[in-house]
Order: sequence, then structure tokens, then C-alpha cells
Amino acid sequence: MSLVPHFVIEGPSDAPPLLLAPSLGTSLAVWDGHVKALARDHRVIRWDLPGHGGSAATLVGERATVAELADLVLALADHLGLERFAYAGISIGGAVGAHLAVRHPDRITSLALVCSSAHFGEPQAWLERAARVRREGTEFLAASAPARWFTSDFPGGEALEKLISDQRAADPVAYAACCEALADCDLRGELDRITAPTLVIAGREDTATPPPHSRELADGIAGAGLLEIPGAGHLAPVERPRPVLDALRAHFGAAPSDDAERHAAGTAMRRAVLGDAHVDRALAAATPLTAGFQDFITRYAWGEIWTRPGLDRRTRSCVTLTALVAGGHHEELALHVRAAVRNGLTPEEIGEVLLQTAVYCGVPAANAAFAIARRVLDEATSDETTADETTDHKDDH
Ligand SMILES: O=C(O)CC1=CCC(=O)O1
Repeated sequence: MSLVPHFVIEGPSDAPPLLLAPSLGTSLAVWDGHVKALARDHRVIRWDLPGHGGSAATLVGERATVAELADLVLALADHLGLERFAYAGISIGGAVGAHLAVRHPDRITSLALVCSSAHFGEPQAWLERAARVRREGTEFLAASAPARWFTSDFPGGEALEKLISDQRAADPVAYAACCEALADCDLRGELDRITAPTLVIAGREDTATPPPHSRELADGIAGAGLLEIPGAGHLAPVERPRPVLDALRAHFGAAPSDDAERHAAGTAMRRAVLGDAHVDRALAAATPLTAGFQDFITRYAWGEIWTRPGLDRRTRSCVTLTALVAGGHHEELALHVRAAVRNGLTPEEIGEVLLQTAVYCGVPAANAAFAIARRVLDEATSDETTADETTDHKDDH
């Protein structure tokens, strides 16, 4: 009997791996609308929850935990020889990713939590659903599925029929075990252990994991970006595929194919790394003299280089800090110390990078860099938002 979940692989075999996880009651087909575009730059591995899609129900026992589901993902990664991988998951699939990023930070290069939560509300509702599914099977869930998954504007049709048929086909015992995993899930006290660059995506009209759940994730994970998608319910990737895809491609690194795509991807990456306040300020301050330069750095630095999948954002921050110390670019260094924090580097790790620059860039250069980093990190500790707003920036990038 297979000990790994059912999976499907798409994309070049030498591209960086990206695992995509579904939500409760859905199969890996929930990512059908995204996989082709994501597989242009990634080796995309979609997997099914136990008893869902093509996965055996026996992968879990009568009760499951998010930790056990995470172990299945690690078993799959080991089976495929993946030491490290990027991960995006919807709802329970996201919680599994958050658990992995907390407990196995060395395995996760980058994380996206889509319509997910650190704590899926009062356990009672999940335990009641589990008990009813065990008694009656999954059929009764069909009636409530549209309202649980989508806004009232979602046209339904074939996409909804396929989702409901996957839910109907789910093994009741495994479905119930996943409900119990949701009942027990509480990662709220551990989010600060996540170091992987993280993007949180919320459906503004999601009733299953409403936007405050996403805000809690984003507030708890250092440097996490948060995107709230209007006109989307719980299955935002199905209801509003385009903005979800653009955000995932920008977050995980994708090579845009033309200037317009490069600009869009660059803007999203620049906002994720430097923060909305900084980017809004830089764009508002653009003049006819500087507008061309703003466009250039957005497309080139952010749209072509920072978006490349070959290095994660933490590593790119280490390289950038070092280069700025070497060049003595102190205003940009302050900006990129803040960016490094957004990208998941701890103050201790930033200190390690600067210590290393003392060897290769010289002690005086590192001395100045430590003074700048200390000021920026102190400001961030006392009031992150105020520090971001009040620090003097030029037309930097
Ligand atoms: O089925 C639902 O109610 C929606 C949902 C909650 C957790 C999950 O994975 O899906």
C-alpha cells in the first residue's frame, strides 16, 4: 500500500519545486486553473488529502491531525527527493504548510497560505460535521457547498459541479478525520517561528475562514504579505483565479514574458519586499525626470531579477545587504534592512550577514552598516509602522 499521497507533477524537471495543497472536500483539481501558468517556472507537484481525489483513505487513521498530514507531505517530498520546496495550500492545505514552516523550516523555501487559518474556529462545529459525515456520508454537504465556498455572485456551472462531485467522492472516514484535524488545529502561538517568506491571501467574502483569520496569520508571521481579494469567497483561487495567480507568481518567482507582465510582477514583488507605504511614496514622488527610472527599476530590478525562482527572497536579501555595504550605499542599506526583515531574516541573521561583510568589505564599512542596522531595527521594534512612514527615503528601490 502506498504511504504517500496521490500526486501529479507538471513543469520542467529541473525547475524549483512547488507543492500545491487542496482544501477539505476538494481534490488537486482545485488548482486546475493555475497549474499551467505556475508550471512555466516551477516543477509543480499537486497532492490529494487522504481519502480525497486519488489518495488512499488509509493514509490516516480514524482521527487525523495537521501534524500527520504534514508528515504525509514530507513523505511525498522525500519520495521525490526534494530537500526543500515552495508550498501553497488552500484552507486546511494552508494550515499543513504553516505547520511545516513552523516545525521543518529547513524544508520550506517560500509559503503561500490561501484562505487559511491558524485556528479554524470553535472545534464543536468541526466535530459535529465529522460525526454527521461518519453517519451519513458526504452527500448532505452538496447543498451547503456553494455558500461555504463562493460568494452569491459565483455563476456555478461546470466548475462547481466538478468540485461538488469531488466532495461527494471523498471517503467519509477520511473526510471526518480531516474535520477533526481542523478541530484540533491551533498554530496561533507558533506563527512567529515561521521564517519562510510568506504570502497570505484572503477572500474578502470568505465565510469559512473570514479575513480576520488571514490578518491573524499575516500579523503573526514576520514579514508576511497580505492580499485581500474582493469578490472572492473561500475558494478564492477558483472564484478569482487571475489575482490569485498573479500574486502567487510574484511571490514564488516567475519569469514574465513581456514588459507589461514584468511591470506587474515587479510592482507586486516590490510591494511585498519594500512594503506598500514605501512603494506608494516612491510612485507619488515620481516626476517627469524620475518616472522613467521608476519604471526601469520596477521592470528590471523587481520584475526580472527579484522574481527569479533560482534564489529565495531571504538569500536575495543577504546578497543585497552585502552589496550595499560594499558600495557604501547607506540610504539603500537602511531600506534593505527593513526589506530583509520583511523577507524573514531575523535581527540575529542580519547581524551575521554584516559580520561577514566585515571580512570581505572591511571593518569600517561593516561598522557603519551595523550602526544603520541597529537604528533601523530599533525603530522597527519601537513602532514598525511609524518607522516605515517617517524614515527619509530618496527615489530608492
Ligand atoms: O468545507 C468547508 O467548510 C470549507 C473548509 C474549511 C476548511 C477547509 O479546508 O475547507
